[in-house]
Amino acid sequence: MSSKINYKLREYLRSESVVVHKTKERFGGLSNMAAGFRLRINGFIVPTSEALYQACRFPDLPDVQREIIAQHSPMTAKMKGKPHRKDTRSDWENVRHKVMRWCLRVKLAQHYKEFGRLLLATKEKPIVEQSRKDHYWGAIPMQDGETLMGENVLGRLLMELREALKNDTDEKLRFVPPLGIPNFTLYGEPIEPVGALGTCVPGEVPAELGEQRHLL
Ligand SMILES: Nc1nc(O)c(N)c(N[C@@H]2O[C@H](COP(=O)(O)O)[C@@H](O)[C@H]2O)n1
Repeated sequence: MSSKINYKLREYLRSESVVVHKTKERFGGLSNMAAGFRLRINGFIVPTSEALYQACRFPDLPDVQREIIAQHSPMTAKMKGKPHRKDTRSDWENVRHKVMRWCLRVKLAQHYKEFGRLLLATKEKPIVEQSRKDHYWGAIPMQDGETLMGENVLGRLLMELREALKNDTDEKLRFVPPLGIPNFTLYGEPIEPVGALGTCVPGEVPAELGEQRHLL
């Protein structure tokens, strides 16, 4: 996928696709709503890729970012941003797919084996995020029960990442450079390059950051 997104509705056949719907299902880990894929950005633990994505809406509201990232439930993290949506970064419509691509890359870099295995297990199949009403990120089931229709941007970003992973013999995807967009910040600081998750030992947490960190 180029850095520009091709906005058009696509049709997918359920029987030929990997449909990501419930997080407890076999491919549920591909969803941003899946638990078990904690991330670390600038030294701060972010419980889910959903929380990371939602926090990126609000670079100018570090307290809202903190509230979003404090939620262990990805759905609650999404909801915490809702009352502040009028203060979403002004270029969000143009950058949100790039932010999502970056979030997925971070998830892979920091869960290279587990998330990578899941991605590769989809083989050559279309990956489709099933949604009830969001035909931008996902695709909506039609009445025939077999067809899903939507732009499926999330599914397409996952397929793009899967193809990159197939060629990642030197494991370059374990590293993610910062996204080249203005004001790409967390808690007022520029987001730094991302590498492996590592572990965060309570005794090693600088005191001034301790309150905001969720420890692994
Ligand atoms: N409301 C809701 N319920 C679900 O079960 C979902 N999977 C999603 N979709 C996810 O929401 C994120 C996009 O959020 P915005 O609508 O752009 O704020 C993205 O991670 C979708 O996968 N939403």
